[in-house]
Amino acid sequence: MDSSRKPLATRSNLSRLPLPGSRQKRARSPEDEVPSGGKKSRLEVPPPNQTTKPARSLSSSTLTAARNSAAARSKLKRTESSSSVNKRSTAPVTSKNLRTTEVQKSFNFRAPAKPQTSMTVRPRAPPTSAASKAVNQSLNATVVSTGAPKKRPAWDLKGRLQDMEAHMQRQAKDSSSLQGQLTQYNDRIVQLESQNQKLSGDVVEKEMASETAVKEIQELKNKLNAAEQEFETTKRTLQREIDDLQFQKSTLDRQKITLEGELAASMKEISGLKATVAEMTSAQATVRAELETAKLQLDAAFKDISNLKQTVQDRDNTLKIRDESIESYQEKERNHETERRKLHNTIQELKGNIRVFCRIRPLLGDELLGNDGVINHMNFPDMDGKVLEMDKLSDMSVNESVLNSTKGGRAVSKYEFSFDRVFQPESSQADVFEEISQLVQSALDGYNVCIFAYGQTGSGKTFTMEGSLQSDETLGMIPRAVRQIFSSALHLQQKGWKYTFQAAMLEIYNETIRDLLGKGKEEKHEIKMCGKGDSDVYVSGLTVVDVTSEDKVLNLLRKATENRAVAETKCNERSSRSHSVFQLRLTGENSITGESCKGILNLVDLAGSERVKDSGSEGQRLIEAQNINKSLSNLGNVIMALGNKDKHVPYRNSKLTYLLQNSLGGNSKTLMFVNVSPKEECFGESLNSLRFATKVNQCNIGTAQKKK
Ligand SMILES: Nc1ncnc2c1ncn2[C@@H]1O[C@H](COP(=O)(O)OP(=O)(O)OP(=O)(O)O)[C@@H](O)[C@H]1O
Repeated sequence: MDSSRKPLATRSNLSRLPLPGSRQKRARSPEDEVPSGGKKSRLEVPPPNQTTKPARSLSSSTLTAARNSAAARSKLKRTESSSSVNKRSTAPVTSKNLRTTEVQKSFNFRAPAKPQTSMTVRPRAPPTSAASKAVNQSLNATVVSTGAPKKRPAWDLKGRLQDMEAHMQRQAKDSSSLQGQLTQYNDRIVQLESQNQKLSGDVVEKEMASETAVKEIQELKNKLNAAEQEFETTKRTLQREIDDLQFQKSTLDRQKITLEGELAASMKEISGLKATVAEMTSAQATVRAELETAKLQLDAAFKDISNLKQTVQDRDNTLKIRDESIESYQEKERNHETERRKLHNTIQELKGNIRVFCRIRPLLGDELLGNDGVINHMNFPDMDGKVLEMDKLSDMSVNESVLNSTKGGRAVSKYEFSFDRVFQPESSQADVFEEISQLVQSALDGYNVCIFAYGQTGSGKTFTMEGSLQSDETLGMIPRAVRQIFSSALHLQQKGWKYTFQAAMLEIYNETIRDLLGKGKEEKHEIKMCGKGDSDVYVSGLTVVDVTSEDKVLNLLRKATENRAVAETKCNERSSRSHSVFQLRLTGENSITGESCKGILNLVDLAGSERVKDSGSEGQRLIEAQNINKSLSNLGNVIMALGNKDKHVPYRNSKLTYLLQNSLGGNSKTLMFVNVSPKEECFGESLNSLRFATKVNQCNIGTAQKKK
């Protein structure tokens, strides 16, 4: 048997037929269905028991088969149409294909004879026409396929009929066989239709799913488009952001470089700071330790403070007791002060109410050239500084008590004068003031004090009384007295004393009073008496200034000096020709003791005492001389009268004594400086001054009375 032949389909073979959708496509290739013209194809030969049937039995069975085949085909057609949806599917074998294959297989006529022989069949037309057509084809096929019997001649009708009957018989046999197969096919078709329906449902579902999927795809496409647009937008945005970021990056890179530089510097600084911090930490630790120590000390101090508080309390009590004691002592001191004043006054009385100090000025300038700057005619023999010895060569006509001696072979006349104090040329202003300070103090105690300087011109009166205001050392008695008064007044405040001071300055020139603190306006001033029993003296129209400090008084002194200088330009040597008087009135009250006092301090720079020869003087100089002589001699007369206890004291004979009447006499304390020039040629004038001073010094002008 030829291996290329295949048996007809059996049930088992059918079951192996490819199902719709199976990939056994080759079973229905066009080559199988429609053999190409001229080509030979192998014909499937049925098994030997089914091979041939006589052509006579063809009629009914073949028709039935044909009908069934047609029904199957129409059914298949429907199935095809219902399955057309699957046409797009490429892989599975369709039912039409299946049917065609099956029908073709069913209706293929096979050569009954010599089945083992391979036959070449001509191509057949598809089984789509009627049964007759099929018969014809079958016949043709038989004729062709049998091949073996040669074509009977046309005349051999009998033979041909026999062939046909034989063929029909075979066909009948085949028909019954086909009937069974057809049933199987129908079952199979039903089964397939069922599957087809199921598949159709699946297809519908899948179509729906597909539509849904399409919709979803469309939606997804839309979304995709939207997403793409969004993506584009986002991309552009991101691109811009990237650009921005790149710009920022480049900026940041630059900043980074800068910052790295700064960082390096900062690191350096930080390292420095770290070192500093380390130092400070160390210092802090030290400070902490110190604080701890301090805290301990503080605690100890608090304890001490509490102890001290107790101590303070105790001391407060003690102080209270002491305060009481102090109050008591102060009371005693006040009493002592009062007592001191009494004693002071007593001492002053014992010393004499009028005292005389002699002061010799040093040689100055050219005066130092002669005698090598040595004062030969003056000696200071005693240790107490109270005696002045004047030496006069014998050829000089002096009639005073003379201690005869010789000096350089020449007879020397010695004149000795004793005073309360003799100040040698080298004595300072401070030395002099020390001796008069007690007297100045008396003014604060309520006494009238009069200190005047007497002497010839150029002997040092102004220097002694005013001094030079340029330096502290050269300050004279007036500024020093003022300083002491203000200082003492301040000190006495603690003892309840409160003082007020009034200052005035005037000059008496040619018996005319001139206000040295005035505004320069010439005004006539008269000396008048006032107060209880006309006990007080005052000058009409005189400028009186309330002074509260030393400086203010010094300013007044400067002003007075200026006023004198202006006047001096009008009259040469006027200062030498006039008496100048500085007057300070002191008023004190003690709020504790109720005491009060009033004192006047008169500091007088007298006119030059040199005697002008009446015969040689004339005019203004004569008038000056006469007035000076008059006032100075009247001063001497007053002092003498006081000393003689005369009932009448000629105060009013001169302006000077009239002005000083309350400061000369029983109610006052008087001190006279007799200033002496060291010049030898002034010997005579010096003697006159010393004689006048001696007279004054010998006077006892009575007991000073404290003014109340
Ligand atoms: N103790 C002294 N030390 C130094 N210089 C003195 C002293 N005394 C006086 N003088 C100086 O001698 C000169 C004359 O003195 P001052 O003017 O005081 O004399 P005076 O007696 O006031 O004369 P006048 O009557 O003309 O005013 C001045 O230059 C003065 O400075």
